[in-house]
Amino acid sequence: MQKKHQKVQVLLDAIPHIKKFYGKTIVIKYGGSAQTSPDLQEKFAEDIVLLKLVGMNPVIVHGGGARISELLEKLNIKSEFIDGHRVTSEETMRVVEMVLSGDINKNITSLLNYHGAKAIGISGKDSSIIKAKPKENGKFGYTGVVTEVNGQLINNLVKEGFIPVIAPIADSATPSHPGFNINADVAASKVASAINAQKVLFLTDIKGVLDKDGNLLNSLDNNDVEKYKKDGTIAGGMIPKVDSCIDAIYNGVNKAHIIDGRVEHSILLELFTSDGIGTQFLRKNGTNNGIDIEKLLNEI
Ligand SMILES: Nc1ncnc2c1ncn2[C@@H]1O[C@H](COP(=O)(O)OP(=O)(O)O)[C@@H](O)[C@H]1O
Ligand SMILES: CC(=O)N[C@@H](CCC(=O)OP(=O)(O)O)C(=O)O
Repeated sequence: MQKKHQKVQVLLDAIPHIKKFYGKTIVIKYGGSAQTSPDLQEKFAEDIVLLKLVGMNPVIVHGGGARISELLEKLNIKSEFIDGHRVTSEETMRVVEMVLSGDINKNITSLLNYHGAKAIGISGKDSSIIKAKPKENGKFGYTGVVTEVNGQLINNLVKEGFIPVIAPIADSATPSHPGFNINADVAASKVASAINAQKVLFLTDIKGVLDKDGNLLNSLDNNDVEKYKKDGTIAGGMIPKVDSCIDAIYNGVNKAHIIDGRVEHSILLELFTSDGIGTQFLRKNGTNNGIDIEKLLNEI
């Protein structure tokens, strides 16, 4: 009897959170490092289907960097990264597209469908949903910067009840061009801004952003991010992630969080519990008479 009451209590506790996010769009960046085991993948799919069933609109943007590097190594092609962004030669681009748009995108899509969703797997090339141009005048090869996202098309899919699953490959709008490789964090942030998502969640393989002593930093603003990047606390693959969080919250997204994708049901823990988990990103404090208005607004 006690156990049954506990179960009911869990559902009751979730009501305010469900109300808050009902009808809202949540972009989830599903990093390669959070896709490691079949068990975790199942839990991820269950979370996404639950969000949809309680009236939220999840949109998935996935990564797969580790799988790309693994295949490149087998093919004896060197992986090179600058500040967390891959440098993409033409042959690397072909591998990137094969792994992201082919393998990973279709696996996530069919897993979600197996769990009862209406998921649709696409890449930024489909109907040119994501357009890009070369990053830093071609210094990164076929790695691109996003110039445009067709938010209306994504919203139309959502309105039709679909869960879009988007691979971070962009169209170049040039015939016989292989397209652009976009860091998945950047793609998630740009998609979230284009559809004015309520939240963007980045699932990764660490608790959140850590300080030099390995302690979790619960919340960061843009000044903190700049300071920690400068002193080397934030490095490698965490750089595009924090930059993408800041970019999102200054461009139409209410909140951004980096959470631990290794924790089972981390999405539900973040959305349906009062404390949340991981690192949240806040717009720079607009303090007034000691009252932090921006912070209060961010907490709503
Ligand atoms: N300050 C930091 N806090 C947490 N992780 C950091 C930090 N600086 C660098 N990292 C690294 O960033 C990694 C996450 O980036 P990445 O491997 O690209 O993940 P994903 O595949 O999810 O995009 C962490 O596993 C960690 O090694
Ligand atoms: C330009 C760039 O860095 N592209 C990434 C795209 C995949 C990705 O970002 O995957 P994760 O989210 O798992 O790291 C790459 O080629 O690895």
